[in-house]
Formats: sequence, structure tokens, C-alpha cells
Amino acid sequence: MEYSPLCHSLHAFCSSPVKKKLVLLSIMFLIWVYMLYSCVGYCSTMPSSVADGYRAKEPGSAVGRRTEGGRMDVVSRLLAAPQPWEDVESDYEEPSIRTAASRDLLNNELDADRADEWDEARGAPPRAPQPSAMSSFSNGSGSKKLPQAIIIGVKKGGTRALLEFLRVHPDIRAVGAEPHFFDRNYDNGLEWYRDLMPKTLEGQITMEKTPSYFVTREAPARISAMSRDTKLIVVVRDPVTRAISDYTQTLSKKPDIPSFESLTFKNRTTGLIDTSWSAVQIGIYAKHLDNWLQYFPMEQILFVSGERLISDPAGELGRVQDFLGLKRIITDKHFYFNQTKGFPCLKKAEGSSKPHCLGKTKGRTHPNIHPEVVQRLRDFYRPFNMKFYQMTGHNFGWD
Ligand SMILES: Nc1ncnc2c1ncn2[C@@H]1O[C@H](COP(=O)(O)OS(=O)(=O)O)[C@@H](OP(=O)(O)O)[C@H]1O
Repeated sequence: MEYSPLCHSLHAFCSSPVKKKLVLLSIMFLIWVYMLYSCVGYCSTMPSSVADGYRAKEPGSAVGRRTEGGRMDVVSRLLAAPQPWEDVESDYEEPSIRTAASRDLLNNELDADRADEWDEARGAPPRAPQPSAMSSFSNGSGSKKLPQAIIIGVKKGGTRALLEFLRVHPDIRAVGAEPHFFDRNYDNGLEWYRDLMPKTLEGQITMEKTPSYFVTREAPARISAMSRDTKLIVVVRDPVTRAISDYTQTLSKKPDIPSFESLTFKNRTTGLIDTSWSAVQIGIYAKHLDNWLQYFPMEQILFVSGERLISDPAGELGRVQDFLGLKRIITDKHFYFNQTKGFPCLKKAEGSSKPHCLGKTKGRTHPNIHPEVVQRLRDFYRPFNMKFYQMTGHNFGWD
């Protein structure tokens, strides 16, 4: 046999039992690292219910770092592994949104006041898969489907709370991020959209929420072209409070913006309201609804009261489950009222044993607005609200 100095030194090294063990341990460690690496790669293709626990969110943070191609690097993925219950806000981008177009999505999200959604996303609750999702995970069954139900609005209405509550239902699978497909990303095509969705099994409903759809002129025709049977959910809230909430969000990002008062009026002396300001415009619900009714019958649209979602979450969730044709699984047993937050929270988030409230950017303190300005806005919205009550057959009690 040819003499090899390498073989010789290896033989000499391995001859001692302690060193043998060391070599064995090193090999085991390498195998473990390899398995971990493979698993992380695999997890990124899991349905969102599973992957949610491993999602990274805030752009720029270590947890959300992405490579040039949009994929998260391995270190980021590992860092994104479930942190012991960070305060979660959920308007974030899912790891699954990582096509070139998702960069636009990210940029779009960061512009104007939608940036809020990113700020609040710091880590998702670790989410163990539900039994159905687990079987889908383990045998690779299930498929991505276009959503059968969409929360289309309204911005600052309570849409995130509704989606997070609905995700507790085992027959609902929802994409956590706002895809903005029917407003900003429509050119990417339906396959791009479908690819964002989590895998579902027969009987499970795929959902997403993008509150800006409600005020997007093209959205009704586009959703109808995808499927005329799509169920639409709108969370509505007193338009005056909604406008202040909207302004508060913008203010938190851009502290130098003009006062609420000066943005509200075209002319302060005449008291003429500036309806071109989006914070005012979004609250003219009757006008936006009219656009939807050109494409969808009223029976296909459910209106959830943003106020009742806070005062009686189980009651509103009951209506939503009925509307979706699901068994009423989410009940008052799932909620508790968190005094500190001032909101109902989940006793157990999906797949976790710990309580879960929305993050710090939900329930920001609103600035004090002069009562006269509030009154002027109330007067402005009143006829539109009345029209809206008439159209929906429901008095939301904002006046
Ligand atoms: N359970 C629970 N927890 C926390 N917050 C709750 C909840 N239910 C409803 N809300 C209200 O939701 C408001 C934010 O609405 P959205 O989630 O639709 O906002 S966004 O458009 O997605 O940015 C948010 O508005 P602000 O209070 O003005 O921040 C909340 O009042």
C-alpha cells in the first residue's frame, strides 16, 4: 500500500478512543447543521400557517433581511425562527412574497402611510400547524388556490384584528401580508397572486385582506373577473374616527405633516371639507359601495362593524363564520379583554398556548381634535352615512 502522510496522521489521530469520539461528534454536528439548513429551506415553501411561525418582517432588520433576488438569506431565516412571543403586528410581508414584483410591493408598502404595516411587524407568534395543515405539510398534499373570500376594507376599520381572529378557524387559511394584487400588482397576473396563497385542503377557505381595495375603482371588475362568487367582507368604522386613526398613522411616520384641522378643510373660514384628502375620501362609504354593487350583489358582501368587533368580537365573528358557510368554531371562549391594550385579544393565537394581542401600532393614542372640527366632519358624513345604512339595511349608529 502506498504511504500517505494524511492517512497516517488520521490513523494516528483516531487510534485514541477520546479522539475517535471527537471525530464522531464532529460528524454528527455536521449532519445536524445540514439537516437544519435543509429544513429551513423547506419551511419557506410551507403553507403560511406553518411558515407564519418563521416569518421575517421588518425590512432592514436582521430578521427580515433579503438577498438581491428577494430570497431571505439563511442567517435571516434562522434569526426569523420563532422568538418567544414577541409583540406581533401582522401587516407584514410573508416570506412567500419574494418575486421581483414583490420588491415593488415592498416599495409600495413603504410609501405614504402604508409604511405602518411594516413598522409593526417584528416577529410572528410561533405557530404550530393545525391538524389539517400538519397533514398537508407532512404528505405534501393541499394546493394553492385563489381566495374565495377577501377582506376588501376599510383602511383602519379593524381589518387586521378580523383576519387574525379568523385565522384561528381550522377551515380558514389566510395570507398574512396584504398582497395589494387588485390595486398595485394586477399586472403580475393571477398565477403570481395564487402563488402568494397558503396551501389549502378540500373544504378550507383561502383568504387575504387588502383594505385599499374598497376604494380602488378597478378592484370590483377585477375581482369579479377572477370569480363572480368571491365573498367580500368590509369592516366599517365611524368615518370620523377612521379619518383620525388614518391621520394618526401618517403622523407617526411623518411628524411634520400639517395639522388634522388644516388638512380637513379646503377653506377653514367657509368650513368647506377637502374631499380630495384620502383620510376624508375613504369614509364616504356609500360612494365606494356603489362601485362594488355594479359587479356584486349585496348578498355577497358582508359588513362587519369595527366598533362591535371591539365590544363584541365573538358576535361579529359569528356573523362572519355564517357568511363564509363555516361552523361557528370561534366563540367568546377565544377572547379576553386586555385592559392595558383596551382591546379584545386572543386567549390563544393560532397554534400557540399564549395570549395574543395586536401590536403597538393598533390602538395608538389619537391626537385631540378640536370638537368643532369633529362636529363639522360629523355633519359632512351624515347624509353619506344615512345612504350607507339604507344601502346595507343596517344602522351602524355613528350619528
Ligand atoms: N382587537 C383589536 N386589537 C387592536 N386593534 C383593534 C382591535 N379591533 C379593532 N381594532 C382597531 O383596528 C384599527 C386598525 O385597523 P386596521 O387593522 O384595519 O388598520 S390597517 O388599515 O390595516 O392599517 C385600530 O385603530 P386605531 O385604534 O386607530 O389604531 C383599532 O382601533
